[in-house]
Amino acid sequence: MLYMTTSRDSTNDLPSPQPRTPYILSIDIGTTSIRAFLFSQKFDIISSSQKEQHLLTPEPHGYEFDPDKFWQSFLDVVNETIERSSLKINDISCLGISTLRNSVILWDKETGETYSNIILWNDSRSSQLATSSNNSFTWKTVRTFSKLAYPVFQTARLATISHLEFRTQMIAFKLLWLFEQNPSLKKRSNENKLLFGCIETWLLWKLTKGQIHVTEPSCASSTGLYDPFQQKWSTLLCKSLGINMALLPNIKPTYGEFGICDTTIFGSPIPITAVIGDVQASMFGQCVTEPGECLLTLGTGAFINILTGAVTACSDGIYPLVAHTNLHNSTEQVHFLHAIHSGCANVLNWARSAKFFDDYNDLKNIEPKISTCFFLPAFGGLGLPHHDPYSASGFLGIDSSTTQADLIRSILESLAFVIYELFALVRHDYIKYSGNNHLKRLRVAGGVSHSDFIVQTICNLSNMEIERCHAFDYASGIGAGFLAAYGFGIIDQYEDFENIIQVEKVFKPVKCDIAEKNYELWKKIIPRFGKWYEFN
Ligand SMILES: Nc1ncnc2c1ncn2[C@@H]1O[C@H](COP(=O)(O)OP(=O)(O)O)[C@@H](O)[C@H]1O
Ligand SMILES: O=P(O)(O)OC[C@H](O)CO
Repeated sequence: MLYMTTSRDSTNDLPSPQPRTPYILSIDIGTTSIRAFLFSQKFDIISSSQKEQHLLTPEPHGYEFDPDKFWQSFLDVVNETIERSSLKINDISCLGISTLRNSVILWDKETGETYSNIILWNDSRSSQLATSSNNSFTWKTVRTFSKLAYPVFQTARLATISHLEFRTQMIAFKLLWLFEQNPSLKKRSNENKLLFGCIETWLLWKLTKGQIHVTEPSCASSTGLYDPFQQKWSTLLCKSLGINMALLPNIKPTYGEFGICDTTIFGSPIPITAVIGDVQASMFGQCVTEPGECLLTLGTGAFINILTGAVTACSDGIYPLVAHTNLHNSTEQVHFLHAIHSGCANVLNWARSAKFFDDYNDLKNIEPKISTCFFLPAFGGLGLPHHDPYSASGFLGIDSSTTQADLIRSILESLAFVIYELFALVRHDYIKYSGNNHLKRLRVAGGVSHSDFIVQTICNLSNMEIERCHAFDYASGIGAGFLAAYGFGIIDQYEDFENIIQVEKVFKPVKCDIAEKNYELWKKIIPRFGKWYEFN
Protein backbone atom coordinates (compact mmCIF):
# COMPACT_ATOMS: atom_id res chain seq x y z
CA MET A 1 0.00 0.00 0.00
CA LEU A 2 1.43 3.39 -0.92
CA TYR A 3 -0.12 5.84 1.48
CA MET A 4 -0.13 4.31 4.93
CA THR A 5 -2.27 5.91 7.58
CA THR A 6 -0.39 4.36 10.45
CA SER A 7 3.12 5.03 11.64
CA ARG A 8 5.75 2.79 10.05
CA ASP A 9 8.01 2.74 13.08
CA SER A 10 6.66 1.74 16.45
CA THR A 11 9.71 3.24 18.19
CA ASN A 12 8.86 6.63 16.69
CA ASP A 13 7.93 9.20 19.36
CA LEU A 14 6.28 11.56 16.89
CA PRO A 15 2.59 12.36 17.24
CA SER A 16 0.55 9.68 15.49
CA PRO A 17 -0.30 10.62 11.88
CA GLN A 18 -3.93 9.49 12.21
CA PRO A 19 -5.58 12.63 13.58
CA ARG A 20 -4.06 14.81 10.89
CA THR A 21 -4.84 14.88 7.19
CA PRO A 22 -1.71 14.06 5.23
CA TYR A 23 -0.66 17.45 3.87
CA ILE A 24 3.05 17.92 3.74
CA LEU A 25 4.91 21.20 4.15
CA SER A 26 8.26 21.37 2.40
CA ILE A 27 10.72 24.26 2.43
CA ASP A 28 13.51 24.59 -0.09
CA ILE A 29 16.16 27.09 0.95
CA GLY A 30 18.29 28.07 -2.04
CA THR A 31 20.97 30.72 -2.41
CA THR A 32 18.74 32.79 -4.64
CA SER A 33 15.37 32.26 -2.98
CA ILE A 34 13.41 30.41 -0.29
CA ARG A 35 10.38 28.48 -1.47
CA ALA A 36 7.69 26.69 0.51
CA PHE A 37 5.24 24.10 -0.84
CA LEU A 38 2.19 22.45 0.58
CA PHE A 39 1.79 19.07 -1.04
CA SER A 40 -1.16 16.71 -1.06
CA GLN A 41 -0.51 13.06 -0.36
CA LYS A 42 -0.25 12.55 -4.15
CA PHE A 43 2.34 15.34 -4.37
CA ASP A 44 0.12 17.82 -6.16
CA ILE A 45 1.00 21.36 -5.10
CA ILE A 46 -1.83 22.79 -2.96
CA SER A 47 -0.08 26.15 -2.60
CA SER A 48 3.39 27.64 -2.68
CA SER A 49 5.28 30.85 -2.07
CA GLN A 50 8.73 32.18 -2.90
CA LYS A 51 10.90 35.03 -1.55
CA GLU A 52 14.17 36.30 -2.94
CA GLN A 53 17.04 36.03 -0.46
CA HIS A 54 18.62 39.32 0.69
CA LEU A 55 22.15 38.61 -0.46
CA LEU A 56 24.86 40.74 1.20
CA THR A 57 28.16 41.27 -0.59
CA PRO A 58 30.23 43.19 2.00
CA GLU A 59 33.45 42.91 0.00
CA PRO A 60 34.75 41.13 -3.13
CA HIS A 61 34.30 37.35 -2.86
CA GLY A 62 32.15 37.74 0.28
CA TYR A 63 28.56 36.42 0.30
CA GLU A 64 26.41 36.55 3.42
CA PHE A 65 22.82 36.51 4.72
CA ASP A 66 21.70 38.54 7.71
CA PRO A 67 20.32 35.83 10.07
CA ASP A 68 17.39 37.96 11.31
CA LYS A 69 16.27 38.83 7.77
CA PHE A 70 16.73 35.22 6.71
CA TRP A 71 14.62 33.94 9.63
CA GLN A 72 11.90 36.51 8.84
CA SER A 73 11.82 35.45 5.16
CA PHE A 74 11.60 31.83 6.27
CA LEU A 75 8.56 32.60 8.47
CA ASP A 76 6.96 34.82 5.81
CA VAL A 77 7.26 32.23 3.09
CA VAL A 78 5.69 29.50 5.27
CA ASN A 79 2.87 31.75 6.50
CA GLU A 80 2.11 32.97 2.98
CA THR A 81 1.97 29.39 1.68
CA ILE A 82 -0.52 28.42 4.38
CA GLU A 83 -2.61 31.56 3.76
CA ARG A 84 -2.74 30.81 0.03
CA SER A 85 -4.25 27.38 0.66
CA SER A 86 -7.66 26.74 2.11
CA LEU A 87 -6.02 24.62 4.80
CA LYS A 88 -5.59 25.32 8.47
CA ILE A 89 -2.23 25.03 10.15
CA ASN A 90 -3.46 21.92 11.98
CA ASP A 91 -4.01 20.18 8.63
CA ILE A 92 -0.25 19.98 8.12
CA SER A 93 1.11 16.65 9.23
CA CYS A 94 4.85 17.15 8.87
CA LEU A 95 7.63 19.41 7.64
CA GLY A 96 10.62 18.63 5.39
CA ILE A 97 13.55 21.01 4.92
CA SER A 98 15.88 21.11 1.93
CA THR A 99 18.73 23.55 2.34
CA LEU A 100 21.76 25.04 0.68
CA ARG A 101 24.80 23.47 2.26
CA ASN A 102 28.05 24.68 3.80
CA SER A 103 26.62 28.04 4.85
CA VAL A 104 27.73 28.61 8.43
CA ILE A 105 26.74 30.58 11.51
CA LEU A 106 27.88 30.83 15.16
CA TRP A 107 25.50 31.51 18.02
CA ASP A 108 25.42 31.60 21.80
CA LYS A 109 24.60 28.30 23.45
CA GLU A 110 22.57 29.96 26.22
CA THR A 111 20.97 33.07 24.73
CA GLY A 112 20.79 32.14 21.05
CA GLU A 113 22.39 35.49 20.12
CA THR A 114 24.08 35.17 16.73
CA TYR A 115 27.76 36.08 16.55
CA SER A 116 28.11 36.25 12.81
CA ASN A 117 26.16 36.69 9.62
CA ILE A 118 25.49 33.45 7.73
CA ILE A 119 28.64 32.98 5.63
CA LEU A 120 27.53 31.34 2.41
CA TRP A 121 28.98 28.29 0.68
CA ASN A 122 30.27 30.33 -2.27
CA ASP A 123 32.02 32.95 -0.12
CA SER A 124 35.67 32.51 -1.06
CA ARG A 125 37.32 34.89 1.42
CA SER A 126 38.80 31.86 3.17
CA SER A 127 40.58 30.59 0.03
CA GLN A 128 43.99 31.62 1.39
CA LEU A 129 43.40 29.42 4.47
CA ALA A 130 42.42 26.46 2.26
CA THR A 131 45.50 26.97 0.07
CA SER A 132 47.88 27.08 3.03
CA SER A 133 46.33 23.92 4.53
CA ASN A 134 46.77 22.17 1.18
CA ASN A 135 50.43 23.18 1.24
CA SER A 136 51.01 22.42 4.91
CA PHE A 137 53.65 19.91 5.94
CA THR A 138 51.06 17.87 7.89
CA TRP A 139 48.77 17.41 4.89
CA LYS A 140 51.53 16.78 2.42
CA THR A 141 52.74 14.04 4.79
CA VAL A 142 49.24 12.53 5.24
CA ARG A 143 48.70 12.46 1.47
CA THR A 144 52.12 10.98 0.75
CA PHE A 145 51.65 8.32 3.43
CA SER A 146 48.23 7.40 1.98
CA LYS A 147 49.67 7.23 -1.57
CA LEU A 148 52.41 4.87 -0.40
CA ALA A 149 50.06 2.75 1.71
CA TYR A 150 47.36 2.43 -0.99
CA PRO A 151 49.08 -0.25 -3.12
CA VAL A 152 49.47 -2.39 0.03
CA PHE A 153 46.02 -1.98 1.61
CA GLN A 154 44.02 -0.93 -1.49
CA THR A 155 41.17 0.71 0.48
CA ALA A 156 38.94 3.37 -1.05
CA ARG A 157 39.48 5.49 2.08
CA LEU A 158 43.26 5.60 1.54
CA ALA A 159 42.80 6.37 -2.16
CA THR A 160 40.44 9.22 -1.28
CA ILE A 161 42.72 10.70 1.40
CA SER A 162 45.67 10.57 -0.99
CA HIS A 163 43.68 12.84 -3.36
CA LEU A 164 42.05 15.02 -0.71
CA GLU A 165 42.25 18.67 -1.64
CA PHE A 166 40.94 21.37 0.68
CA ARG A 167 38.52 23.85 -0.85
CA THR A 168 37.21 27.17 0.34
CA GLN A 169 33.63 25.75 0.38
CA MET A 170 34.56 23.52 3.33
CA ILE A 171 33.09 24.78 6.57
CA ALA A 172 36.33 24.44 8.53
CA PHE A 173 37.87 27.33 6.61
CA LYS A 174 34.79 29.51 7.04
CA LEU A 175 34.96 28.88 10.80
CA LEU A 176 38.71 29.58 10.93
CA TRP A 177 38.15 32.71 8.86
CA LEU A 178 35.46 33.90 11.34
CA PHE A 179 37.91 33.31 14.21
CA GLU A 180 40.56 35.28 12.35
CA GLN A 181 38.13 38.21 11.95
CA ASN A 182 37.05 38.08 15.59
CA PRO A 183 39.52 36.31 17.92
CA SER A 184 37.11 36.61 20.90
CA LEU A 185 34.92 34.01 19.13
CA LYS A 186 37.77 31.52 19.24
CA LYS A 187 38.08 32.12 22.98
CA ARG A 188 34.33 31.52 23.44
CA SER A 189 34.60 28.41 21.30
CA ASN A 190 37.39 27.06 23.52
CA GLU A 191 35.16 27.74 26.53
CA ASN A 192 32.35 25.74 24.84
CA LYS A 193 30.02 28.75 25.00
CA LEU A 194 29.22 28.71 21.29
CA LEU A 195 27.23 26.54 18.96
CA PHE A 196 28.22 26.18 15.35
CA GLY A 197 26.30 24.83 12.44
CA CYS A 198 25.16 25.22 8.89
CA ILE A 199 21.75 26.68 8.05
CA GLU A 200 19.82 23.46 8.73
CA THR A 201 21.28 23.10 12.22
CA TRP A 202 20.56 26.69 13.17
CA LEU A 203 17.00 26.47 11.77
CA LEU A 204 16.29 23.27 13.70
CA TRP A 205 17.62 24.93 16.84
CA LYS A 206 15.38 27.98 16.23
CA LEU A 207 12.28 25.96 15.28
CA THR A 208 12.53 23.79 18.41
CA LYS A 209 13.48 26.76 20.64
CA GLY A 210 16.95 25.41 21.36
CA GLN A 211 15.90 21.79 21.95
CA ILE A 212 18.26 20.22 19.43
CA HIS A 213 21.68 20.82 17.86
CA VAL A 214 21.71 18.36 14.98
CA THR A 215 22.34 17.83 11.30
CA GLU A 216 22.07 14.78 9.04
CA PRO A 217 24.49 12.88 6.75
CA SER A 218 23.84 14.58 3.38
CA CYS A 219 24.54 18.02 4.85
CA ALA A 220 27.33 16.77 7.15
CA SER A 221 29.12 14.99 4.30
CA SER A 222 29.06 18.16 2.18
CA THR A 223 30.97 20.13 4.83
CA GLY A 224 34.36 18.54 4.17
CA LEU A 225 34.73 17.56 7.85
CA TYR A 226 32.91 14.25 7.60
CA ASP A 227 34.36 10.82 6.96
CA PRO A 228 31.90 8.97 4.67
CA PHE A 229 33.80 5.72 5.19
CA GLN A 230 33.37 5.79 8.97
CA GLN A 231 30.02 7.64 8.90
CA LYS A 232 31.01 10.29 11.46
CA TRP A 233 32.81 13.60 11.81
CA SER A 234 36.44 13.07 10.86
CA THR A 235 38.72 13.24 13.90
CA LEU A 236 41.73 13.33 11.56
CA LEU A 237 40.46 16.42 9.71
CA CYS A 238 39.14 18.23 12.80
CA LYS A 239 42.33 17.68 14.78
CA SER A 240 44.69 18.64 11.98
CA LEU A 241 42.70 21.79 11.14
CA GLY A 242 42.29 22.74 14.82
CA ILE A 243 38.48 22.46 14.96
CA ASN A 244 36.94 21.94 18.41
CA MET A 245 34.68 18.90 17.80
CA ALA A 246 32.40 19.91 20.69
CA LEU A 247 31.12 22.71 18.43
CA LEU A 248 29.78 20.29 15.84
CA PRO A 249 26.15 19.09 15.80
CA ASN A 250 25.04 15.49 16.27
CA ILE A 251 24.20 13.59 13.11
CA LYS A 252 20.76 11.91 12.75
CA PRO A 253 19.33 9.97 9.78
CA THR A 254 17.93 12.07 6.90
CA TYR A 255 14.32 11.13 7.69
CA GLY A 256 12.66 10.53 11.06
CA GLU A 257 12.56 12.72 14.15
CA PHE A 258 14.05 16.19 14.09
CA GLY A 259 11.90 17.58 16.89
CA ILE A 260 8.66 19.50 16.79
CA CYS A 261 8.20 23.17 15.83
CA ASP A 262 7.50 25.16 18.96
CA THR A 263 3.78 26.07 18.93
CA THR A 264 4.54 29.79 19.23
CA ILE A 265 6.19 29.76 15.79
CA PHE A 266 3.42 28.62 13.42
CA GLY A 267 0.61 28.08 15.91
CA SER A 268 0.83 24.29 15.66
CA PRO A 269 3.38 21.70 16.86
CA ILE A 270 4.40 20.54 13.37
CA PRO A 271 6.85 17.59 13.49
CA ILE A 272 9.99 18.03 11.41
CA THR A 273 10.54 14.65 9.77
CA ALA A 274 13.18 15.20 7.08
CA VAL A 275 16.21 17.42 6.55
CA ILE A 276 18.46 17.13 3.50
CA GLY A 277 20.97 19.15 1.45
CA ASP A 278 19.31 20.81 -1.53
CA VAL A 279 21.43 19.07 -4.15
CA GLN A 280 20.77 15.68 -2.56
CA ALA A 281 17.06 16.57 -2.24
CA SER A 282 16.96 17.33 -5.96
CA MET A 283 18.47 13.90 -6.74
CA PHE A 284 15.85 12.27 -4.60
CA GLY A 285 13.10 14.44 -6.08
CA GLN A 286 14.10 13.44 -9.63
CA CYS A 287 14.38 9.73 -8.75
CA VAL A 288 18.12 9.62 -9.29
CA THR A 289 18.55 6.90 -6.68
CA GLU A 290 20.19 3.96 -8.45
CA PRO A 291 23.95 3.42 -8.94
CA GLY A 292 25.03 4.75 -12.33
CA GLU A 293 22.34 7.46 -12.51
CA CYS A 294 23.43 11.07 -12.78
CA LEU A 295 21.72 14.37 -12.07
CA LEU A 296 23.06 17.75 -13.14
CA THR A 297 21.59 20.18 -10.60
CA LEU A 298 21.70 23.62 -12.21
CA GLY A 299 20.82 26.20 -9.55
CA THR A 300 22.89 29.13 -8.28
CA GLY A 301 25.85 26.78 -8.72
CA ALA A 302 26.15 23.76 -11.02
CA PHE A 303 26.49 20.39 -9.30
CA ILE A 304 27.41 17.08 -10.93
CA ASN A 305 26.04 14.10 -9.02
CA ILE A 306 26.54 10.43 -9.89
CA LEU A 307 24.95 7.83 -7.60
CA THR A 308 27.34 5.05 -6.63
CA GLY A 309 25.34 3.35 -3.86
CA ALA A 310 28.39 2.26 -1.87
CA VAL A 311 31.08 4.79 -1.06
CA THR A 312 33.82 4.79 -3.71
CA ALA A 313 37.23 6.35 -4.11
CA CYS A 314 37.61 9.47 -6.24
CA SER A 315 40.20 11.77 -7.75
CA ASP A 316 41.41 15.27 -6.92
CA GLY A 317 38.54 17.68 -6.33
CA ILE A 318 35.74 15.10 -6.66
CA TYR A 319 34.14 13.96 -3.41
CA PRO A 320 32.27 10.87 -2.24
CA LEU A 321 29.26 12.33 -0.40
CA VAL A 322 26.13 10.94 1.20
CA ALA A 323 22.96 11.26 -0.88
CA HIS A 324 20.60 10.27 1.95
CA THR A 325 20.04 7.66 4.62
CA ASN A 326 19.03 4.31 3.12
CA LEU A 327 15.22 4.15 3.06
CA HIS A 328 15.16 0.54 4.17
CA ASN A 329 17.85 0.69 6.83
CA SER A 330 18.42 3.90 8.74
CA THR A 331 21.93 2.85 9.81
CA GLU A 332 23.13 2.72 6.19
CA GLN A 333 23.80 5.50 3.72
CA VAL A 334 23.56 5.89 -0.04
CA HIS A 335 26.56 7.61 -1.65
CA PHE A 336 27.37 9.60 -4.76
CA LEU A 337 30.26 11.31 -6.48
CA HIS A 338 29.98 15.06 -6.46
CA ALA A 339 31.68 18.07 -8.03
CA ILE A 340 30.83 21.78 -7.98
CA HIS A 341 31.15 24.76 -10.27
CA SER A 342 30.06 27.75 -8.23
CA GLY A 343 28.88 29.98 -11.12
CA CYS A 344 25.62 29.06 -12.87
CA ALA A 345 22.26 30.82 -12.17
CA ASN A 346 24.21 33.56 -10.38
CA VAL A 347 25.96 34.28 -13.71
CA LEU A 348 22.59 34.57 -15.48
CA ASN A 349 21.22 36.73 -12.67
CA TRP A 350 24.21 39.03 -13.02
CA ALA A 351 23.69 39.18 -16.81
CA ARG A 352 20.04 40.10 -16.28
CA SER A 353 20.83 42.77 -13.69
CA ALA A 354 23.50 44.16 -16.05
CA LYS A 355 20.67 44.47 -18.65
CA PHE A 356 21.99 41.95 -21.17
CA PHE A 357 18.37 40.70 -21.22
CA ASP A 358 15.19 41.56 -19.31
CA ASP A 359 13.41 38.29 -18.84
CA TYR A 360 14.34 34.59 -18.87
CA ASN A 361 11.80 34.13 -21.68
CA ASP A 362 14.17 36.19 -23.86
CA LEU A 363 16.60 33.24 -23.67
CA LYS A 364 14.19 30.81 -25.30
CA ASN A 365 15.15 31.11 -28.95
CA ILE A 366 18.91 31.02 -28.87
CA GLU A 367 20.44 29.06 -31.75
CA PRO A 368 23.99 27.63 -32.02
CA LYS A 369 26.46 29.69 -34.05
CA ILE A 370 30.24 29.57 -34.58
CA SER A 371 31.54 32.04 -31.98
CA THR A 372 34.35 34.54 -32.13
CA CYS A 373 33.64 35.96 -28.71
CA PHE A 374 33.76 33.83 -25.54
CA PHE A 375 32.87 34.21 -21.90
CA LEU A 376 34.47 32.62 -18.82
CA PRO A 377 31.95 32.24 -15.93
CA ALA A 378 34.45 31.96 -13.05
CA PHE A 379 32.18 33.41 -10.35
CA GLY A 380 33.82 32.14 -7.17
CA GLY A 381 36.90 30.97 -9.14
CA LEU A 382 37.40 27.77 -11.10
CA GLY A 383 37.36 24.31 -9.57
CA LEU A 384 38.13 21.14 -11.47
CA PRO A 385 40.14 20.61 -13.59
CA HIS A 386 41.69 24.08 -13.30
CA HIS A 387 42.09 24.35 -9.51
CA ASP A 388 42.21 28.14 -9.70
CA PRO A 389 40.22 29.94 -6.98
CA TYR A 390 41.78 33.20 -8.22
CA SER A 391 40.52 33.08 -11.82
CA ALA A 392 38.70 36.13 -13.16
CA SER A 393 35.52 36.04 -15.25
CA GLY A 394 35.21 37.95 -18.48
CA PHE A 395 34.68 38.16 -22.23
CA LEU A 396 37.44 37.59 -24.74
CA GLY A 397 37.27 38.32 -28.45
CA ILE A 398 34.81 41.23 -28.63
CA ASP A 399 35.18 43.27 -31.84
CA SER A 400 33.06 45.77 -33.72
CA SER A 401 30.92 42.99 -35.21
CA THR A 402 29.93 41.52 -31.80
CA THR A 403 26.25 42.00 -31.08
CA GLN A 404 24.37 41.85 -27.80
CA ALA A 405 22.88 38.54 -28.96
CA ASP A 406 26.43 37.18 -29.41
CA LEU A 407 27.30 38.18 -25.83
CA ILE A 408 24.19 36.53 -24.43
CA ARG A 409 24.80 33.35 -26.41
CA SER A 410 28.44 33.25 -25.27
CA ILE A 411 27.31 33.49 -21.62
CA LEU A 412 24.84 30.62 -21.98
CA GLU A 413 27.26 28.54 -24.02
CA SER A 414 29.99 29.06 -21.39
CA LEU A 415 27.70 27.57 -18.72
CA ALA A 416 27.12 24.51 -20.90
CA PHE A 417 30.91 24.22 -21.36
CA VAL A 418 31.87 24.38 -17.67
CA ILE A 419 29.10 21.93 -16.80
CA TYR A 420 30.09 19.49 -19.56
CA GLU A 421 33.80 19.73 -18.67
CA LEU A 422 33.05 18.85 -15.04
CA PHE A 423 30.52 16.16 -15.94
CA ALA A 424 33.10 14.42 -18.18
CA LEU A 425 35.57 14.29 -15.26
CA VAL A 426 33.09 12.88 -12.75
CA ARG A 427 31.84 10.34 -15.32
CA HIS A 428 35.46 9.30 -15.86
CA ASP A 429 35.91 8.77 -12.09
CA TYR A 430 32.67 6.82 -11.85
CA ILE A 431 33.82 4.46 -14.59
CA LYS A 432 37.31 4.16 -13.10
CA TYR A 433 36.30 3.45 -9.50
CA SER A 434 32.91 1.73 -9.70
CA GLY A 435 33.83 -1.00 -12.18
CA ASN A 436 30.84 -0.04 -14.39
CA ASN A 437 31.63 1.10 -17.89
CA HIS A 438 28.78 3.51 -18.53
CA LEU A 439 26.15 5.70 -16.90
CA LYS A 440 22.58 4.42 -16.84
CA ARG A 441 20.74 7.72 -16.97
CA LEU A 442 21.40 11.46 -17.16
CA ARG A 443 18.85 13.99 -15.90
CA VAL A 444 18.81 17.75 -15.30
CA ALA A 445 17.10 19.79 -12.60
CA GLY A 446 17.19 23.32 -11.18
CA GLY A 447 16.12 26.67 -12.62
CA VAL A 448 18.83 26.84 -15.31
CA SER A 449 17.67 23.57 -16.86
CA HIS A 450 14.75 25.58 -18.26
CA SER A 451 17.25 26.59 -20.95
CA ASP A 452 16.90 24.15 -23.86
CA PHE A 453 19.99 25.71 -25.44
CA ILE A 454 22.20 24.93 -22.42
CA VAL A 455 20.82 21.40 -21.97
CA GLN A 456 21.06 20.57 -25.70
CA THR A 457 24.67 21.82 -25.86
CA ILE A 458 25.63 19.60 -22.88
CA CYS A 459 23.76 16.71 -24.52
CA ASN A 460 25.63 17.12 -27.83
CA LEU A 461 29.04 17.35 -26.18
CA SER A 462 28.47 14.43 -23.80
CA ASN A 463 26.82 12.31 -26.52
CA MET A 464 24.20 11.12 -24.02
CA GLU A 465 20.44 11.48 -23.90
CA ILE A 466 19.32 13.89 -21.18
CA GLU A 467 15.92 13.62 -19.48
CA ARG A 468 14.03 16.58 -18.03
CA CYS A 469 11.25 15.40 -15.73
CA HIS A 470 8.18 16.52 -13.87
CA ALA A 471 9.04 18.94 -11.02
CA PHE A 472 12.55 19.59 -12.40
CA ASP A 473 12.38 23.21 -11.23
CA TYR A 474 11.17 22.33 -7.75
CA ALA A 475 13.03 19.04 -7.42
CA SER A 476 14.50 19.85 -3.99
CA GLY A 477 11.10 20.86 -2.63
CA ILE A 478 9.35 17.71 -3.80
CA GLY A 479 12.31 15.53 -2.72
CA ALA A 480 12.29 16.93 0.83
CA GLY A 481 8.48 16.66 0.87
CA PHE A 482 8.62 12.99 -0.03
CA LEU A 483 11.23 12.25 2.63
CA ALA A 484 9.20 14.13 5.26
CA ALA A 485 6.12 12.05 4.39
CA TYR A 486 8.23 8.90 4.53
CA GLY A 487 9.81 9.95 7.83
CA PHE A 488 6.38 10.61 9.30
CA GLY A 489 4.96 7.31 8.08
CA ILE A 490 2.36 8.65 5.62
CA ILE A 491 4.15 6.87 2.77
CA ASP A 492 5.97 3.60 2.84
CA GLN A 493 6.96 2.87 -0.76
CA TYR A 494 9.34 4.84 -2.94
CA GLU A 495 8.30 3.07 -6.16
CA ASP A 496 4.99 4.94 -6.36
CA PHE A 497 6.81 8.25 -6.16
CA GLU A 498 8.76 7.19 -9.26
CA ASN A 499 5.45 7.03 -11.15
CA ILE A 500 4.82 10.68 -10.31
CA ILE A 501 8.21 11.85 -11.63
CA GLN A 502 7.53 11.20 -15.33
CA VAL A 503 9.96 12.24 -18.07
CA GLU A 504 8.64 15.39 -19.80
CA LYS A 505 11.31 15.97 -22.43
CA VAL A 506 14.20 13.91 -23.78
CA PHE A 507 17.14 15.74 -25.36
CA LYS A 508 18.83 13.53 -27.95
CA PRO A 509 22.46 14.10 -28.95
CA VAL A 510 22.97 15.47 -32.44
CA LYS A 511 26.37 15.60 -34.05
CA CYS A 512 27.11 19.29 -33.74
CA ASP A 513 30.39 20.63 -35.06
CA ILE A 514 29.44 24.09 -33.80
CA ALA A 515 29.35 23.02 -30.14
CA GLU A 516 32.58 21.04 -30.48
CA LYS A 517 34.45 23.81 -32.33
CA ASN A 518 33.30 26.50 -29.91
CA TYR A 519 34.17 24.28 -26.94
CA GLU A 520 37.71 23.67 -28.22
CA LEU A 521 38.28 27.41 -28.70
CA TRP A 522 36.63 28.29 -25.39
CA LYS A 523 39.08 26.04 -23.49
CA LYS A 524 41.90 28.21 -24.85
CA ILE A 525 40.61 31.37 -23.14
CA ILE A 526 40.76 29.86 -19.64
CA PRO A 527 44.49 30.43 -18.95
CA ARG A 528 44.11 34.07 -20.07
CA PHE A 529 41.98 34.79 -16.98
CA GLY A 530 44.03 32.59 -14.66
CA LYS A 531 45.20 33.61 -11.16
CA TRP A 532 43.99 37.16 -11.72
CA TYR A 533 42.97 37.80 -8.10
CA GLU A 534 46.18 36.33 -6.70
CA PHE A 535 47.97 39.42 -7.92
CA ASN A 536 45.15 41.96 -7.56
N1 LIG B 1 14.01 30.13 -18.43
C1 LIG B 1 15.18 30.14 -17.78
N2 LIG B 1 16.34 29.95 -18.44
C2 LIG B 1 17.52 29.94 -17.79
N3 LIG B 1 17.65 30.15 -16.45
C3 LIG B 1 16.53 30.33 -15.74
C4 LIG B 1 15.25 30.33 -16.35
N4 LIG B 1 14.35 30.54 -15.37
C5 LIG B 1 15.04 30.66 -14.21
N5 LIG B 1 16.36 30.53 -14.42
C6 LIG B 1 17.46 30.60 -13.43
O1 LIG B 1 17.21 29.69 -12.37
C7 LIG B 1 17.50 30.32 -11.13
C8 LIG B 1 16.77 29.65 -9.99
O2 LIG B 1 17.22 28.32 -9.92
P1 LIG B 1 17.09 27.48 -8.56
O3 LIG B 1 17.38 26.07 -8.92
O4 LIG B 1 15.78 27.79 -7.93
O5 LIG B 1 18.28 28.13 -7.71
P2 LIG B 1 18.63 28.09 -6.16
O6 LIG B 1 18.08 26.79 -5.63
O7 LIG B 1 20.12 28.14 -6.13
O8 LIG B 1 18.02 29.29 -5.48
C9 LIG B 1 17.09 31.76 -11.35
O9 LIG B 1 17.75 32.62 -10.44
C10 LIG B 1 17.52 31.99 -12.79
O10 LIG B 1 18.86 32.42 -12.86
O1 LIG C 1 21.66 27.44 -3.95
P1 LIG C 1 21.90 26.17 -4.68
O2 LIG C 1 20.61 25.41 -4.91
O3 LIG C 1 22.67 26.34 -5.96
O4 LIG C 1 22.75 25.18 -3.73
C1 LIG C 1 23.86 25.54 -3.02
C2 LIG C 1 24.60 24.31 -2.55
O5 LIG C 1 23.88 23.54 -1.64
C3 LIG C 1 25.94 24.66 -1.99
O6 LIG C 1 26.68 23.54 -1.61
